[in-house]
Amino acid sequence: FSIKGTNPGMRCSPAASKLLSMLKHSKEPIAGKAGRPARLRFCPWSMSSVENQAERYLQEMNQCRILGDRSKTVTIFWVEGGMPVNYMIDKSRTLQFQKGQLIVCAELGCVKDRSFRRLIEKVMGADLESISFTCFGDEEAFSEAKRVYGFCQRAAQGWEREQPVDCYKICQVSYDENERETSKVPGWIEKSKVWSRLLLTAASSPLAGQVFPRLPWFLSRRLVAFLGRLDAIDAMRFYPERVSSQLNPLLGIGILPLLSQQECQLLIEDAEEHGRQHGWTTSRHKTHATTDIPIDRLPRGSELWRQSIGPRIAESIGERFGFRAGEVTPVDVFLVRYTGAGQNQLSVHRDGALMTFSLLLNEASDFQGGGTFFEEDGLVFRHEQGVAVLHSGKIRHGGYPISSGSRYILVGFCLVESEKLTPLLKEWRWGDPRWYLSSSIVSDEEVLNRIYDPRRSAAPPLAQPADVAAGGEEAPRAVRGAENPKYRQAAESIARKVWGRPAAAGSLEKGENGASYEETLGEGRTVRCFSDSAEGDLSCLLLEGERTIGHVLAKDAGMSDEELGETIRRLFPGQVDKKDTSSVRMIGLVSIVLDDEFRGKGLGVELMKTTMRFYQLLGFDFILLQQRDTVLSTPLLSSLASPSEPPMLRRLAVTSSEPSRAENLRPLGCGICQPAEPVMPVMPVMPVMPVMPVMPVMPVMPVMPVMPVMPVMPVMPVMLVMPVMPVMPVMPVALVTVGMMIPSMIIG
Ligand SMILES: O=C(O)CCC(=O)C(=O)O
Ligand SMILES: [Fe+2]
Repeated sequence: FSIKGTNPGMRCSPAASKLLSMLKHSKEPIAGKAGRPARLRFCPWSMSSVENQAERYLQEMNQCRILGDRSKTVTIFWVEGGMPVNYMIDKSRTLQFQKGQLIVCAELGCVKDRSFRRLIEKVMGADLESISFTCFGDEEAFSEAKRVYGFCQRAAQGWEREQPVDCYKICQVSYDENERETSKVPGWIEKSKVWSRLLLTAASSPLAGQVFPRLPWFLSRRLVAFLGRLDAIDAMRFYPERVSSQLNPLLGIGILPLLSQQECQLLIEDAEEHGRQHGWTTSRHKTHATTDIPIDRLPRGSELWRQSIGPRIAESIGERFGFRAGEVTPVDVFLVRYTGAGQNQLSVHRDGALMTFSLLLNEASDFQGGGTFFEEDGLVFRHEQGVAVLHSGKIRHGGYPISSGSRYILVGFCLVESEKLTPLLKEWRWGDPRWYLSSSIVSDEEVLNRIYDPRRSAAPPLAQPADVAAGGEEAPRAVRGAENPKYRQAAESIARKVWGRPAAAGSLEKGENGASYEETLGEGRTVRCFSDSAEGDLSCLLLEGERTIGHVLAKDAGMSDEELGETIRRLFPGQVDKKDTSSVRMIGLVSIVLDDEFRGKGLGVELMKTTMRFYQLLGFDFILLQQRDTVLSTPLLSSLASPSEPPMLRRLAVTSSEPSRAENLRPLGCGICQPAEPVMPVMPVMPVMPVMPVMPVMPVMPVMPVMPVMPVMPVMPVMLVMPVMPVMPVMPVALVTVGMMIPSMIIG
């Protein structure tokens, strides 16, 4: 697995040549202890945590076979081609090292990427004694590696240096669908680009800290990264950042309980049956391929998808991330199987499509490890069976390795057509900057803030109830994107349906279309609640006079009684009798929004409390609050849970973005319903995109937006259950999901 370099005389930029020469002549202690793989020890920061992580990771990767000649390899740096830098560095630390060779690490999926091949071609020009190609993975990965290895050899033979120009002649090889070589065309590559890109990726190597030996290691390292980043930003052709991250819902992650156990089971059985007859596909995606079966090949599964899952997913993604109905189109939906013995993980990546869902189909106890890993948050979402994680595919994520058992998920990539998205998005999906888009060189924020801009669309016109009653035109009103006018419009339209029947304050009025309820809060404010009996939707409007100043919208999640019964039993184990759940209804509370000027006045809590009372009057006694907004949680939940208040709900489950909130509520009598394992990130975050707080030596600094990465609001689902407080003996049961949609929503 070793190829000799062919052009030892090649020149490169001074920084790159320094780096490479150091790599070749490193005097760093690289000897390994007997019986254990050696690790490079020139990484002065948090090395022990790296080691611990690496150790654990390797244990989890117990199926991973390291192919190639380990005794002769040295890991120098990872050349990235839309690939998971962090994972690979982690893995490569556990190999044995020797100086003088360049190793290019690849793993299943990555090696098929043509841009990776091109990078290898570039790397082949380096002034190196040899290049090793090491493959991590199973049989399939090995055969891929062999193909690429063959490719490398050919590329090496085809590589020439053209003097004295600033370009290198390379051999561009084209491939057909089956990765067979179809043509070989000599091409040219700019020397500067090669090296800056190499530098860019080299920055993730601790060795980059020694490229400028007169500088402290951390400055040297940052300088290397900085130089590389200059090129990356330039090559990305990104627009300037469009939007503040606070307003960008695409940076959030949504959780959606969606399928019953039976539906999940049906999908798995269908897939296994199909797999037995026709096999599982393993290379449908050019990079980061999963072991999967497209949903349309499953007879029962495709029916279920068409009838119920598809529309519900598309609608939920639209609602959760602020797109209109019909703007979200799932284009590639497939059932994925991870097994301890086969493909057991999916390395970190960005998907091609803008939006992605991944829905767990089997029980979480069927496998060890696993989950959807979000790199910047450093969190692994280990959700329940039937629950989907909704997120932008442009948030770097991966399938956390499982160490045993099987993990089945339904994954779907969705395209979105919306005026809120840059017209360049299509090009980004298919075009040249893909390499950068997929790498961690640019942060999730940097990518998404350029893709999405809520200001691109005018807010849909909102009707004030008075206008409608008077038969007037709906008056357009300027509403900030974060207020998600769509939900208000939906909430108001439910209200309008039932509007003719205003309830006497404090009492529930039932009518043909639904029920209504009203509470007066004082200072000319009321909360009016409506339920639409035909659609099963609920809305609560906080009004000042006739003006809507806040709202809650709850939607029926469309589960059958039986399915919801199952879900409730799962969420509240041992608390619900089978026959209790015959009239269970599922409500998804999708939005709680207060207008800006009314925030911080306790009105959010009032709105929520009235909403809860409304549910109670309607006969619901189970509520699941999926609370992502940390600002709201404590005051609201304390007041809902307070023993001094009349019991509002028999059972309340809460997911909070902060585990400490669970602790706050413990004294109030909440018990843990569904403890979500706090999970360590796969890797400590290797600052591939370096934070450069102190770089006085660099005059260009202010130009580059190299900023500390603003953490995406972490979501650590912690669920609490209120103690059972019987209000009425026989009650229908409702599960209310509160998804805080907009990061800037602040209530109470
Ligand atoms: O395993 C997971 O949860 C992630 C799957 C994924 O990211 C993909 O298939 O693109
Ligand atoms: Fe993905």
